[in-house]
Amino acid sequence: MNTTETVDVSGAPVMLDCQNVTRTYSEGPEDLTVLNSLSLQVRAGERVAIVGSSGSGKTTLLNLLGGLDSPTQGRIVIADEPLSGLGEAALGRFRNRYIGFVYQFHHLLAEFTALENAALPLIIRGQRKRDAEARAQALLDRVGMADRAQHKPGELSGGERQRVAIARALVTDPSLVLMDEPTGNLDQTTAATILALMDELARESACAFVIVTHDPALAAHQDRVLKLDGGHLVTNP
Ligand SMILES: Nc1ncnc2c1ncn2[C@@H]1O[C@H](COP(=O)(O)OP(=O)(O)OP(=O)(O)O)[C@@H](O)[C@H]1O
Repeated sequence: MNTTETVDVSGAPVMLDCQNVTRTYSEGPEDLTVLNSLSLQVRAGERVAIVGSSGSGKTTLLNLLGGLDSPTQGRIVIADEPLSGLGEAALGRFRNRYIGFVYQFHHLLAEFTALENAALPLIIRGQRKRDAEARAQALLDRVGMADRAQHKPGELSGGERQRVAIARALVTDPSLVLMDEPTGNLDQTTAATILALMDELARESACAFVIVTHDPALAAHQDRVLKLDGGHLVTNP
């Protein structure tokens, strides 16, 4: 697990630029400022782990970075596009084109096969089914799921489902991949396989990874570890 090759990304373009982002929830009896003027830059090919105690705002941050929620203040720019400038429909298209999501519980569609699930972002984008599935099959091959492509999520193990979710996240060749506990609920061997796969993918592609995790081993495996504490990101010692 400690064999990460450090890639020098210092000259790589900034894929994610988050400037002075504040998120205050105003729904309750008192305002709750979860993120307080937080800034973060992630370059192409760089993998950043975000750790922090329960309730520190990790999911809130991931939702903002994915354009699923808007900051109360501040600015988020992904691949040179400020998210605040996009309307609802344009934001949907932007997410589909530039961002890959891997959630802890996969969110695969139960009635679709692994191949159809992995191809879905390309189908949504309007690509022909044949082309979309050819690309999805290549990604499934990459994650070691070639011979499980015709199975539905209910017929797959947790680790296999997670690998399908990773294939689906990468099928569009995104600029930014957001992961929420990508190895959560997986046994050590499967988690190690997924880590090795992420290493390869980060080396090969120019995409930036932001990985939220409670797992110290997974965090230590990334290029940088930042801790969310008191609404700010601090470098984890
Ligand atoms: N929609 C909301 N309205 C009001 N408060 C919210 C909302 N969503 C989250 N919160 C609060 O914001 C804080 C941060 O929540 P968040 O889910 O981002 O934390 P987290 O770090 O992801 O936690 P965990 O590790 O337990 O998943 C919590 O105190 C939570 O109760």
